[in-house]
Amino acid sequence: MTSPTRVLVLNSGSSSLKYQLLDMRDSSRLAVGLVERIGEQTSRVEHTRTGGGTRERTGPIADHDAALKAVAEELARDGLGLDSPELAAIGHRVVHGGMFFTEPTVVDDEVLTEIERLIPVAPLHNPANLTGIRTARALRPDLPQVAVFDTAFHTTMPEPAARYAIDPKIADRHRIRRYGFHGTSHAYVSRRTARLLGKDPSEVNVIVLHLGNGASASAVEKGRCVDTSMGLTPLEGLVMGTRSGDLDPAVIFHLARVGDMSMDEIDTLLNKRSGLFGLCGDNDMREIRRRIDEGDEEAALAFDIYIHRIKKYIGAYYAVLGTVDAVAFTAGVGENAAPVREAAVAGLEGMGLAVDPERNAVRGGGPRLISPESARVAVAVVPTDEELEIATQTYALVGKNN
Ligand SMILES: Nc1ncnc2c1ncn2[C@@H]1O[C@H](COP(=O)(O)OP(=O)(O)O)[C@@H](O)[C@H]1O
Ligand SMILES: CC(=O)OP(=O)(O)O
Ligand SMILES: [Mg+2]
Repeated sequence: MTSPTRVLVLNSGSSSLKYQLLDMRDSSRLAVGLVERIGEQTSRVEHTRTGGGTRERTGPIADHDAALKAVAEELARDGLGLDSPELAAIGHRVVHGGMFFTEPTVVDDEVLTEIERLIPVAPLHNPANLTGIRTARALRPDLPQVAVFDTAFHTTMPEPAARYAIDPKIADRHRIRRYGFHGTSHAYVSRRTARLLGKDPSEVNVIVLHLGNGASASAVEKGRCVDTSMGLTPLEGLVMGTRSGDLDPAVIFHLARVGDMSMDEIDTLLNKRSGLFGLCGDNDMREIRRRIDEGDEEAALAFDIYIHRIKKYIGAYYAVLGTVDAVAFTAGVGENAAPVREAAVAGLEGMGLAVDPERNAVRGGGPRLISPESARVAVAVVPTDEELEIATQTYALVGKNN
């Protein structure tokens, strides 16, 4: 029999499970889908068989275990079930890999224990990732399960960027340092940006702005990450959909002492009820733009705070890199929200950065330049593809072990 060539990729978020089944002979997608609002009464499964239409169903799905079983059922209905002998491996996005995991890793009991140990520093993400792996393993115990870590790409960060200015003995005891996240996306997008410029990744410096629901920036020097905006947890850095990003740590003491809030309440406030949502009640950039167009001042201020933070990080990473060849926008907001790109770069002409309005207005499509022809620094929209990157790394690892 020929070797199996398919990889199922699972990306478990705190309340969602996104998946793709790829054939690695040509990296084509056989099926894609998502389960959203897991744990609520109104969970929804959307499943698309490439070339075969989309099915949708709603109804309560209690947890990530039930979600993955629903996905397995949908795949089976299309003759693509997890029992298929053509499946080579399952690749899992794991958000926190600490300093332990610098590479994609075949999951065994020890790996699971380590991912579990990191739950306190990724409470929204690692538990869902673990459930995904455990359920997938139970469904296909014979199949390699590969963990691809969000933190891996950032393990090249030099110590001055990775360390907080606190007592190193305390930091080391509690493994407190800046890990960074969305690494699979930053790696893919920085490489793809180099290609767009007709260069090898080792020849260019790129600032990547991953602006999704979670958001982070990174400084990539000649293909290696030298700084990124998320830290110990995915809370630091940019303003996000529901997360505050950077703030004075004393805000937390103040809320505890003066605001009479518990640690759990503050955690929930900063992770789930802050960012764009906390500022204006909406975390979807489409809705925020619609409100701004109607003259809503609260939404306009939220937008301006969001942009101000991005601008600060562009400046910071320009200084970290010294010379910059490209700034790349990616993820849901970065790929789709032209006003965000325009505003983030506005006024930075002195740094060689500008956006051409006509190019910026183009919707959809692949990687593209949005800076004017004469610009010193390229500004680009480069759609991320975390699933393809996870599948590629998974398949490469499994192929090597076979
Ligand atoms: N057409 C659009 N215009 C503006 N913003 C968009 C558009 N489509 C998606 N978004 C934004 O992208 C966000 C989702 O980004 P995504 O990268 O898919 O996030 P995640 O992977 O964290 O779920 C949405 O919350 C919304 O703010
Ligand atoms: C790490 C992180 O923030 O991930 P997401 O954007 O998927 O929430
Ligand atoms: Mg994402």
